[in-house]
Amino acid sequence: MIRRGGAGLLAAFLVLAAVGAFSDQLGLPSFYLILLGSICFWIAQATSWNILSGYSGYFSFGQAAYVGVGAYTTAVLTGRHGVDFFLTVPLAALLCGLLALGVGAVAFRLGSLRGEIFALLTLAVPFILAAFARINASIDGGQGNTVPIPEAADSFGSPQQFQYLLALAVAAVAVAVAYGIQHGRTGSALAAIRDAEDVAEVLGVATFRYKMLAMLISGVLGGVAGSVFALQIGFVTVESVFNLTIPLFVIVMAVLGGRTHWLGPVIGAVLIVTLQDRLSTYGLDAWNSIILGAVLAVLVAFSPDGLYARLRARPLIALGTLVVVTGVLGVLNVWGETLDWLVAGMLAASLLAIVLGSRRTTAAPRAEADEPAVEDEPEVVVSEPGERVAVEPGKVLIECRQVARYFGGVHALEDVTLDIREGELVGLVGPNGSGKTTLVNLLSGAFRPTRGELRVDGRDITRLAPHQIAHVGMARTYQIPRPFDSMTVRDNVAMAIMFGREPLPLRQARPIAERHLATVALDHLADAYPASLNLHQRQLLEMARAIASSPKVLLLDEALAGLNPAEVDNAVRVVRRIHESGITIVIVEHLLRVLNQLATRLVVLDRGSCLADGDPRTVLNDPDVIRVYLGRQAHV
Ligand SMILES: Nc1ncnc2c1ncn2[C@@H]1O[C@H](COP(=O)(O)OP(=O)(O)OP(=O)(O)O)[C@@H](O)[C@H]1O
Repeated sequence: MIRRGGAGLLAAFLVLAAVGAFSDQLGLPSFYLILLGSICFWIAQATSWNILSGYSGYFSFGQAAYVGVGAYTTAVLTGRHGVDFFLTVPLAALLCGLLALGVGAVAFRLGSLRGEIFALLTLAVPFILAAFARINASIDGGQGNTVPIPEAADSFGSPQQFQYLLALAVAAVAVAVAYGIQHGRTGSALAAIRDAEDVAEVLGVATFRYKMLAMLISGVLGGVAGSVFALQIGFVTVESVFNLTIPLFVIVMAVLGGRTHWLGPVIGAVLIVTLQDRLSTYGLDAWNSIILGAVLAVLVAFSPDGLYARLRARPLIALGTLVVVTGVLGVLNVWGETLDWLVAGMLAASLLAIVLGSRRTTAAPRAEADEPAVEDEPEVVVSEPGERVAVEPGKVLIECRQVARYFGGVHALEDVTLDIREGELVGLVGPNGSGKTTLVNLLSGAFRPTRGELRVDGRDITRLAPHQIAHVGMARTYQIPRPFDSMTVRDNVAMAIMFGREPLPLRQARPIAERHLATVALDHLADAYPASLNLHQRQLLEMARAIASSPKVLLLDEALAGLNPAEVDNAVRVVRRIHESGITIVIVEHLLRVLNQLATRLVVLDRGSCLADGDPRTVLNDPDVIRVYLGRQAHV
């Protein structure tokens, strides 16, 4: 079934293709075709950038590398070696795809680079390639390359028509790909990576694979658009295609339009290119950079989400402003021409949208500040889809064998040997710095042990990535809740189902997510965004998300920290309910009252080693435990 956005995209493409094909009959000056072709080029580039940087949050400054490699592949092969243009396009795609994978492998595998380091790495790539092209006479050698018009262009009315239709086709493919990604599993994975990458990994998202996929798609689209760009400009020089204003432009376009939506770069490219064109027409080229910089500054300050969200919140006002301003200027006809009026209309609509703001956060149902979340006992839903598989009672689920973890000279864990059996609810206690969180991090794969072996349900997880450990059946929560902020409460939980042990598409995952939310009594907030939840509700959301992945073992890392007594009681009921449903639980907690109520067994860590292990009453009365950790409280 084709969605409304997809149908609109197809219709827009057909109309624009018809405009190009029948431009003579429509009396459209070739200048308009060149402008439309330029818009299409920038749409393709901004979309290519957005698939990596907007969707996954990895900010790249290397877009010029794809433009340059794509353009030079076509320019050198067609201009110097007489290769057919259409053969050079897939080659440009291949080279840029390989380049993207190479950069991705360095950034994500060798270095796990993020933030500004990733940006700097990507910035270095076009620098190196530009210098290489400049000194290499077989590529450029400072001469530049003329790109001949291919013979196929003769079957179109004019070279401009041919170039425009090609650029339109590439832009349409790029936007369609971005649309498909956003509405599919890859889009959800990339959004989760953008919001909280390590949480996504722990929930089962193979983050490296998805980042590489985004890199590859971005590179291929950028390269193909670069190849067609060579034809559009006709003469390729290092300055024209490896220009460092290219990444600046695509960033401004995507940020202006909105980085999290496929339409964002399209909106941004249309606005920026037409605005630039008008400035050039009036001899104001020098103002280009000033205006671009100012737009970026205003956006960062007032509309970081971009125009799409703003326009979507008030589509009629935006459309009305566009029509009225354009119409009034046209009727008055005291200044400019049609394009000027249209650009003025678009600018007015955009400004108004920014001033009026977006309603997204206020539209979400607000969480009530200290509402106790669980009143009655909802049905427990922990093993959807399907029923929990019955396993032999009491079998060992977690095996830690002489596990050690060092951070430089700090021995966070030393020779910890521990078995946790199915059905247990183990309280993990110990003074600050005794290694509790480190053990949780080792079991969930955030860290690897320095020494020793970890097994879950018989499977050695010592060398597994966190998403693989999640698929073995391990889930965890964080002491400080870490929801995916750009997703609703419902979709936060649905993510765990989509990438869990029994993956489902988003549409099927959502209703199941609601049932998990009911388990923790958060179903009334399914449409809210995490920002509107209080701490207790965020902790409950963490639990709902964790159980949604159908785990065998749930690690709760201080899930009750910072809660008031009523909230703690409520959370205890939820934890007990989850446990009763058949999930083995390891809970790190400082509150002995809670562990007395909940735990079937206590494990005490002290300076990285196991000090005591047994039933709560015996452990709490152990003189060693009292001495190192509990003091007088143990007698309470
Ligand atoms: N990423 C890290 N880098 C360096 N040292 C670390 C790291 N993580 C933990 N440590 C050190 O390892 C030791 C154990 O820390 P850990 O957080 O596991 O203790 P904890 O028992 O969970 O403490 P708390 O109850 O305060 O959360 C501490 O000395 C801590 O400083």
